[in-house]
Formats: sequence, C-alpha cells, structure tokens
Amino acid sequence: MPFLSDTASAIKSRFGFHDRSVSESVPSTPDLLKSVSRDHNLASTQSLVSMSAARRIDDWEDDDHDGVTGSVVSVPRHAQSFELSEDPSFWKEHNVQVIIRLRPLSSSEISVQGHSKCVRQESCQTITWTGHPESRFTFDHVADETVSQEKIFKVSGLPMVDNCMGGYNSCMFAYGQTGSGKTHTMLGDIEEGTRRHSVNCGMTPRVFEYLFSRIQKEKEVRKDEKIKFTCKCSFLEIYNEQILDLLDPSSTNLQIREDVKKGVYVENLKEIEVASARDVLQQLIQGAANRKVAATNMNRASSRSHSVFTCIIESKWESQGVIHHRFARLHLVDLAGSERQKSSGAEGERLKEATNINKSLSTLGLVIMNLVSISNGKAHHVPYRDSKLTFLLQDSLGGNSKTIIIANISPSLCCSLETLSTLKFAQRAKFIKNNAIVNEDASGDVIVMRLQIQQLKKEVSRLRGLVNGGAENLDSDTSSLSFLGSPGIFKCEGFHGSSSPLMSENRISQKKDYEVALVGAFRREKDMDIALKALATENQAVMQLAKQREDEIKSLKMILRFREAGVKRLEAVAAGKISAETHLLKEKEEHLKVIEVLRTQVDRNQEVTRFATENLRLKEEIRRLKSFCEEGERVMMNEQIMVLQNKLLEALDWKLMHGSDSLAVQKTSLDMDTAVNDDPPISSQEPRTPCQSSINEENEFLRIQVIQNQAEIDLLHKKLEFCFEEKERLERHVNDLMMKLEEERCFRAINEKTEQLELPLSTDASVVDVNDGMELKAMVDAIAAASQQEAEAHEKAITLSTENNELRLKLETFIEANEELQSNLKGID
Ligand SMILES: Nc1ncnc2c1ncn2[C@@H]1O[C@H](COP(=O)(O)OP(=O)(O)OP(=O)(O)O)[C@@H](O)[C@H]1O
Repeated sequence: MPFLSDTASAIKSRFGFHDRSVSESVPSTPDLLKSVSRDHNLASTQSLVSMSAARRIDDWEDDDHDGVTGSVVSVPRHAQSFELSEDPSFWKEHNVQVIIRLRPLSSSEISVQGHSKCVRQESCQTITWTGHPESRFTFDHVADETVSQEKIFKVSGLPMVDNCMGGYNSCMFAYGQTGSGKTHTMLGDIEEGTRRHSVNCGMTPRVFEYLFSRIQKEKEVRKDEKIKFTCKCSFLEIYNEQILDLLDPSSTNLQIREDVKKGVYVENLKEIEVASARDVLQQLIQGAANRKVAATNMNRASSRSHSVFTCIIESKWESQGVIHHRFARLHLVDLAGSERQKSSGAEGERLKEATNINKSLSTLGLVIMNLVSISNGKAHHVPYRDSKLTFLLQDSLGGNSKTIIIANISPSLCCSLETLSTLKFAQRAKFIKNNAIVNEDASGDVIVMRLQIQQLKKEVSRLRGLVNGGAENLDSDTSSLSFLGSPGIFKCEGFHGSSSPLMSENRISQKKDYEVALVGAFRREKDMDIALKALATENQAVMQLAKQREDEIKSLKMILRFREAGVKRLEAVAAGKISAETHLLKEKEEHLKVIEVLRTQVDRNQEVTRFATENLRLKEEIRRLKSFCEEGERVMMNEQIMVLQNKLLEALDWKLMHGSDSLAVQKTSLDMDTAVNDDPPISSQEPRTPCQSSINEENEFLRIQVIQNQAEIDLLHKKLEFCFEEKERLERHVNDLMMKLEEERCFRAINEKTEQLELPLSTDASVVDVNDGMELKAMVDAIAAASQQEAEAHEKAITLSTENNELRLKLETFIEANEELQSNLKGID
C-alpha cells in the first residue's frame, strides 16, 4: 500500500513518476547510461522549455557549457557512481550529519530535457551545482540516484537507532522542494503485514524494524539486569501553524508547552505504546489515513504541511542494586516542500497557507543561520518560538540531540534554482553544533552504595595503575572498564600497534577520559566515605541512646519491684506476720540498692553534664577559631594594605623621579626638533602621542604638587606670623613683669628704710608690725610668682624661637623646591 496522499500522487505524476513502482518508471543507472546515446538525438531536437537556450547535440558530447549565460546543462557522459561508506565512528565526535540525496530524473523530465542535470557529483562527499557560477559543496555524504533505500538506512538510520539505544535524543529531517524525494526517503513504500521490506521501503519502517530487533537482543543479553523497554509513539502534523494529532484527528490546534522535567512537549497529544515494528506501522498508516482525510477536507497536499513522527524509548534496568533509567526521543520529520510559495495571486486560505509554510521554513532557516553565528562565536538570539516547527524541534537544532538532515534534491534543469537553494540550506546546517548527552538517571540504597564504594575503590586502584603504569599494565589489546553509576562502558583501545597522529590523538583523548572518570570516581568515593562516616556516627549515637533507655527501664523495674515488696512487707507487718524491725532492715537494704541505682543514673547524668561541658568547650573552640580566622583575615588585610601603601609610595617616587627624567628628555627632544627643522611646535589641537600625553599627565601632577606646596608654605607663613606675634606678646609680658619686679624691689627697699626710722617712735608698734609682716609676705609671694612667670615666659620664648627656626628652615626648603618646580614647569611650557 503506497503511503501517498492523492494530491502528492498528482504532484508525482506531474513530475512524470508513477506511484506504484519507481523502479518501473525510473531506469536503473546502467539502463540510464545505456539510454544516454539513444536520447542524444531526441534531446538535440527538443527545445528545453524552461531554458533560455537550446543545446546542440555536440554539447552533450563535450559536456560543456553552451556559452549562454544562466543555462545549466551537463551530461553524464562518464557518469560515475560513488559508493557510500558507513562510518560507525562518525557519531562519536559529531552530533549533526548532513546528507544530500539526489533523486533520479523522471521519465517526463528525460523526455523534455534528456539527461541534462543541474548538478554533477564529484565524490561521495562532494557535489557541484553546474549553474552559473559553478558552485562546489561538501557534505558528510552525497547519495546519488543509484543509492538504495537500504544503503541510506545503513548510513544514517542504523547509527541513529544505536544512538537512541545509547540514550541520545535523535532527530531526522527530510528537507527539499516538492517532489524531490522527502517522502520517498522517510517512508517510501510501506506494506502492512509483510515481514520483509520491499526495495522501496523507506527509512521509518526500517528504523523501527531495527529498533525492535535491537531491543529484543538487549533483552536477551541483559536478562540478569531485568532490562525493560517501553516505546511510545505520537504522530502530528503542523499545518497553517496549527498542530493536529494524526492519531486522534479530533484534537486540533494543540499547544506546545515547556517543562523542566519533560522539556518541550505537545499538550494532550496522544501517545500510543508500541511493542513491535508492526505496531508502529499501524500507527503510521492510521496517521497517514487521517492526514489524507484532513487533506480532502481542507484541500491541501502533503507538501504543504510538516509531519513529525515521534517515538520515546525508555529503558529501566538494575545493575548491582542500582536502578538505571534511560530514555531517548526519536523524531522523524517530513518537512513541507521548501520551494518558494507563490503567493502572488493567492488569496484567502491559499494566501494564509503560503504565508505559514514560508513562516515555518523561513524560521527554520533563520534558526539555523543564528545557530551558525553562535558556533562562530557571535552571540545571537535563536528565534525558536517564532514557528511551531522550530519550537517543537528546538532540542534537535542546537540542543540535546544527534540530528541528521537529509536534503533531497532534484537533478532536473527546471529545478535548478530550488536545488541550489537546498544545497545552500544544507551547507549552513552543517555548521550547527548540538550538545547531545545521554539521558540517564540512577538510584539505589545505602547498602548497595556501600558495595559500590568497595568496587569503586578497586576500580580506582586499577585505574591508578593504568594511568601510572600505562601500556605495561595492559595485557590485552582491548579492555573494557565499566564505571558504576556512569552511563556506559569505557572501551580502552590497546596501546600496541602503529602510532599514527590519529592514534596519539585518540590516546590523549582516552587519557582525558580516564582522568575525567578517575576524578569522578574519586569524588564519588569521597562523598560515599563522608556519607558512610556520618551514618556510622549517627548509628553509634542511636545505639548508645537505646542502651541508655534500656538501662533506665531496667532500673525503674527494679525500683518498682522493691516498692511492691515493701507494700507486701507492710501488709505482713500489719497482719503481724513479720516484725517491724525485720521490715525496716529489709527496707533499708532495698533503699541502699535503690540509692545505688539512682547513683548510676546520676553518674549518667554526670555524663550528660560532661557532654554539655564538652559541647560548650567545642562551641568556645569554634568561636575562638572563627574570631581567629576573622582576626587573621584582618591582620592579613592590614598586611596587604601596608604592602599596597608601600607599593604606592614606591610608584609615586618612581613617578616623581621619572617625571623629571621624562621632562628633561622631552625638553631635549623638543630642542633637537626645533634645531633640526624650524617647524612650529605641536599645537594643543594636534593629536597627541602616548608619550606626549604621559608627559602632560606628569606635568599636571607636578602642577598639583606645586599648588599643594604653595598652600603648605602659606600655612607655615601664617603659623610663623602667629609665632612672632606670640613671641612679641610674651616679650612684652616679660618686660612688664620685669618692670613690676623692679618697682616691687624699690618699694621694698624704701619700706625697709622707713621701718628702720619709724620703729622706735611708734607706740602701736606691734599692730604696725603685724600689718607690715602680712603685706610683706604678700609682696614676697607676688615677687615669687612674678619670677616664676618670668622663667616660664623665658622657656616659652626659647621653645618658640627653636620652633621658629625649624619652621624657617622648612620654609626655605619648600621655597627652594617650589622654585625648582616652577623652573621645571617653565622649561616644559
Ligand atoms: N531516490 C529516489 N529513487 C527513486 N524514486 C524516487 C526517489 N526519490 C523520489 N522518488 C520518486 O519521486 C516522486 C516524488 O517523491 P516524493 O513524493 O518523495 O517527494 P516529496 O519531496 O515528498 O514531495 P512532497 O513535498 O510533495 O511530498 C515519488 O514518486 C518518488 O517515488
């Protein structure tokens, strides 16, 4: 049952293909080659409708251009077929693969244009567009029309499934203009129910056939790990920027959501669990039927919508007690035709349709262009959200995915420009850089972790030996190292054999792998050790507590027993069975025992107190350490500040020294300049050289210094004046005091003389004596105070004059420095 919509069939017949079997309509390459000579005559007589100039038969023979600008014709005279080679190591280092697939010419194209093509394949990776100017393109693979569906699958589909099984998200796009072979590549002919593929069976059925065969094998090989797989499929179509569920056509206009856990997903999209390739085919056919129904209702063709078939593959297994969970998302995308939609004349639905197709494909182109810019180090916003297609597939474009782009092209001359545009698109896509990672989780319990630690320890010592010992430690060419908790198995290639640069590169990258693994293993081991120690301490504490509780219960039981015995004894005493003395003796005995028990409890309480004290001591220790740390930091910072200050001073000194040097140098060079040529000096408007600007800076610095010095000198002047004034004031004061003292002395001498004369005459001599004595005492005191003041004033005057001298000296130094600086400045100006 061919998987083609009616409209698509119409397009195919327009291009001269028959739906049933392409092998019938398109001759195989040998046939094609054989028919070339036959068609030459035909071609020579036919005018090429879409071309500006017709070619003569000689042109076919020469495989030349006919000289007419813009015409693109080539003849596969020595048509060569290039074998596609599978490269299993490709995906180890790459996350994006671009393949060009060339479809054969259709019979109608041949009948109109003969075997002329717009492209020429150069190798299995290179293709040349033979238009004007000729353009050469290189891709990961170029598949010509002879490459079978199976080969294409082996080159791209098979490793893609392997990647999915390894936990990598994968995506395959088919891009190209309508009728270029996208659906043929992605689906081809699917026949439900048959076990074997037909020759034209496309990628999707082959992918799922292989996927389920791999799942089966894994299940068999990893029986012990109880591996389980779950596969869920969904199928959607994006038409007019609306998402339609092809497995449930009642759900239209579905919305794309983003979630931290799920990533990007379509809300309410039906997901069906599938267990075999046949289940998948059923879903594909049902989806295709729904597409067909919708197409008739909405009057559209497959080339106007994008279809996305998604399968989520989840696996769970247990290894050494750890549960592993791995998942991968596989997208198979058949894009709408990339040809420019002719909106001219289109209106209503058609216009909307054309705009939306253009929108999603142009956004796709823009996304790719921006991703290329990003990979070139130019930061750009990637407009994923500008179209449903790019939003949904954002992981596949520059994200966590391994992506294959199959760019389908038509060799027909009438499709020349579209082919060139597809080649350019594919060329850009080659530069996309994805970042695919294995989607895997692992979880387990403590005992298992403990086991893991032991094993990791062994692994670590083995790896240590490997890294240190190198090749000698390896006894076989290839050995596998499995790291628990790590996604897979590290394959270690042997160190024997030839040592090509590639080998040494591999070795380096292997060594890096080991180092990374070792670091990881060490880290995990350390974490586990810490966790284990914490658990052990906790365990010990809990056990101790339990024992304590047990002891407490025991002693309480004992006390209870004593109480009961005491009660019984008292009853016996009351009944007269035993004497009160006996009871009291017994009671005393029991009391002693209880005291003993309580003492142990108190002792235990003492233990608690000891713990509390210990706790306090530790707290104090922490506080001390903290403050020590903080203080230490402060000391360190102070030291740093001092160092910086010293450095600053050194720098300033250096600047001052070199400032004068550079000024001298500049002056000399300026003198020399004026001596050699009488050019006017450089004006301030002229651009300054770095040297000049540094001299100017120095100048400015010196000018500021001069200003500062001047200010300091002024201050010192003022201080000096003040000192002079003070000195004068004090001198005046001293003179006054001296005068007073002199007066006092005179007065005293006069008084003494008068006393000697008047003493015998006075009758109230005793009264006069007393008064005079008091006055004299007061005068002596005043004289003593005056001399004291005089001495102080002298001292102050001496200090001030010393200070004055010092200031004068300082001032002189400053004046000298100032004069020197000013003369320097004048020299610069
Ligand atoms: N490599 C090929 N070998 C043989 N036949 C091919 C090849 N590629 C395409 N064809 C044939 O070309 C015709 C058009 O191809 P197909 O329908 O896959 O184009 P398409 O790009 O999907 O177009 P549309 O975008 O309109 O859906 C089909 O009949 C298909 O069988």
